[in-house]
Amino acid sequence: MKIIADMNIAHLADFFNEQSLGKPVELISMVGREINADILAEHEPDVLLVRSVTKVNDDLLKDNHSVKFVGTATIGTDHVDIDYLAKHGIVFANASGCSKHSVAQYVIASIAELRPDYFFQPITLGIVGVGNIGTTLAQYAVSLGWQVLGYDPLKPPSAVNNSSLEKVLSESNVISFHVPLTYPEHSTYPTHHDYLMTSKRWQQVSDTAIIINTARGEVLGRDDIVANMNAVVLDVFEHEPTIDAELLRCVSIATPHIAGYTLEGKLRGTQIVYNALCQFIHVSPVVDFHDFLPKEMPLFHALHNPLNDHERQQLLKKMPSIYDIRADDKRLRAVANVNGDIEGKDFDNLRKNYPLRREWQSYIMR
Ligand SMILES: NC(=O)C1=CN([C@@H]2O[C@H](COP(=O)(O)OP(=O)(O)OC[C@H]3O[C@@H](n4cnc5c(N)ncnc54)[C@H](O)[C@@H]3O)[C@@H](O)[C@H]2O)C=CC1
Ligand SMILES: O=C(O)C(=O)[C@H](O)COP(=O)(O)O
Repeated sequence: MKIIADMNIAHLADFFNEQSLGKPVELISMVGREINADILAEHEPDVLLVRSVTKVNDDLLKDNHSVKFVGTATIGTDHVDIDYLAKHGIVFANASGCSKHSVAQYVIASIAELRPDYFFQPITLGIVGVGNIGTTLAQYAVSLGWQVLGYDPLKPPSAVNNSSLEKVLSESNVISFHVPLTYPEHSTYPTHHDYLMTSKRWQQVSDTAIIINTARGEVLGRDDIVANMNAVVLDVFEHEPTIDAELLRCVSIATPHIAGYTLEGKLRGTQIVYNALCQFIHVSPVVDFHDFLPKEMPLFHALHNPLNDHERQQLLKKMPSIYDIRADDKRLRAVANVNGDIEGKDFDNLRKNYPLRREWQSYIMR
């Protein structure tokens, strides 16, 4: 079996080898942005494994007849033309939910950095998109004693999917976006900023609200962010991987699309795609990502619900050693060029060499 894969997929060779797949494997790993139609023509792989930077569409696949399985070790699928794959009988898998804790924790860390006082107040957290990440974030928020206003028109009403968009925008102290990037061709509720968070909708947001976007850059318009007064946290950018100087200046915390980059988040991504490939080729999975985690750190200790005051203090105090989000922001700003812009190669380089952090459930009560 010949596999072409993005070299940034965690533990690639540990998951995709002869022993783990029960047949001879040729694994060709390369830079995700360099996987193109010529590469496919040269190698004729059976399997294509990508992350979010490889566009998997008609341009890539129209002259190819070898690829039978495409896996993306990411949650987001906006880089993949899923309809095209289905139409051409190519099996597809994404890594749904793999980094839901990592992203939710990034959001909590960013609030702790900007407004530590919010850890001791019954603030309102607005969540746009109450799927895997939104729901996980809502659980953390409830643990912190916060009120949650969630908006998700594609899900039935629930304790967290409990609000109109207008109410989320006008009544929240913090608004966090957790929607997929969609356009009218694919969704009745498209999320590109021309449709969901339009310039008009920004006017409903209080100037004091913090806006957080870890979803996709195009969900918030670059010009709206610059034109409004809000404190904004961005892990994703409209013109990613480049960021212009003016936008960077307007953003309170800026990070290079690493909200999901924990060891656990990345390994779970690989595991889910590996399991899907095993299912496709009818072999039982034999690799378990837990084998690659440092043994002394247990995962998923339950948060007390709600945290008591001492636990909140502890969490806040330990936050910089658990996840120092400001350090990520500084590393990004440090690579700005003479004009103050971040160039794509530097953005990508920070991601490639990101010092993987740990999910922090296990740290909290220590
Ligand atoms: N920055 C990062 O490192 C990461 C970013 N992501 C992004 O986060 C997104 C969300 O991830 P999950 O929560 O795991 O996905 P999910 O699919 O579990 O949840 C997304 C939710 O958004 C809702 N939704 C869709 N259109 C909407 C609209 N117009 N208004 C409100 N809600 C809407 C859906 O009904 C769904 O419940 C991914 O699609 C991906 O783009 C995911 C992982 C890491
Ligand atoms: O899972 C997603 O969706 C993401 O946004 C990924 O964490 C992005 O990581 P890369 O695929 O770009 O490495």
